Amino acid sequence: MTSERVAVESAKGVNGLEKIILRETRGSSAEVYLYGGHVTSWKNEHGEELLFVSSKALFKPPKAIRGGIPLCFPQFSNLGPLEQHGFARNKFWSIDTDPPAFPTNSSSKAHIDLILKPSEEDMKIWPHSYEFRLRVALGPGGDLMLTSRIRNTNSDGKPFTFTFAYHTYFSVSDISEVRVEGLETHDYLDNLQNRERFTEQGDAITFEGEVDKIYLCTPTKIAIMDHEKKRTFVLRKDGLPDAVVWNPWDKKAKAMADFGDDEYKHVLCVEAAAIEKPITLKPGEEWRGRQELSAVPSSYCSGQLDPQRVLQGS
Ligand SMILES: O=P(O)(O)OC[C@H]1O[C@H](O)[C@H](O)[C@@H](O)[C@@H]1O
Repeated sequence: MTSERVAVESAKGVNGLEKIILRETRGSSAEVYLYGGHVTSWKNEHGEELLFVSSKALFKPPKAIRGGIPLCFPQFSNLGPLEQHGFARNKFWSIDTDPPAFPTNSSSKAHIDLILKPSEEDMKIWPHSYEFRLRVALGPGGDLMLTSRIRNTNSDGKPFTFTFAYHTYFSVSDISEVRVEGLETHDYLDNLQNRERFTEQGDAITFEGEVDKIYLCTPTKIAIMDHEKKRTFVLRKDGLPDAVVWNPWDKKAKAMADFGDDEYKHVLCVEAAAIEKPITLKPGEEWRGRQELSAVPSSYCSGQLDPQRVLQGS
């Protein structure tokens, strides 16, 4: 059947890197590069791009792709001895042709299973054996669902510990028109102030300058409201208590070679994460972390949208 044939397609992406294209029958789509297991595109049924990828993104190993959804594993940021954000985002992943059964009975045909296992070289850097399985799926309404399953396959009986984030770059019309709901009153570690702990005040988060915060013990649902676009992103998460909010603003943007000087105006990173309490797995144990994104039209300016309903509704 035609719809089945086009639901999942393999293609060459930028610089000949292999990518998988997912398409839902109503027109939404997503793209995943095997390099990094990295989602680089998520479009709604009107073909509008919902993720930000820098016009200066390199698509050249070993640099991670600037934008989309990099996977931070086994280390978030520089919180440990490994390279910034760990190595999963700059490894070549494989297609997992025979993934173990998924408990979530998703009816979507538009999904792909990827797997990352360490090479002998990798084990010199992080001496652990693991299987990292990633499922990327598009729901019938265009929702983008990412499920990570990480298993300790060490044969030496040793546990391992990691931190993790889905480093999602949302495309926004104008950062100064964006507000984030669901994180207010929560504690955060401010990466711009030696990771000192503060409590967020106020109704919602708005943006007037650089921000780099790790919100702790956050709710399972966060809303990112783009007033100008009249669009609300809803991020739902499971197994990921923390949420990073990052925008480099003008000075840091200029300092990044793979990021346009003015692009900070059109992006906001909100990252479902497990950072404050690292995950420890014994051999044979598996951890699961899930992030589900949807984009819904909103008319916040005309008062039609009740943010509480967005956050509390199903
Ligand atoms: O430049 P990258 O290594 O991709 O990191 C980009 C950003 O990622 C996270 O959001 C961190 O909290 C930031 O401190 C960091 O600058």
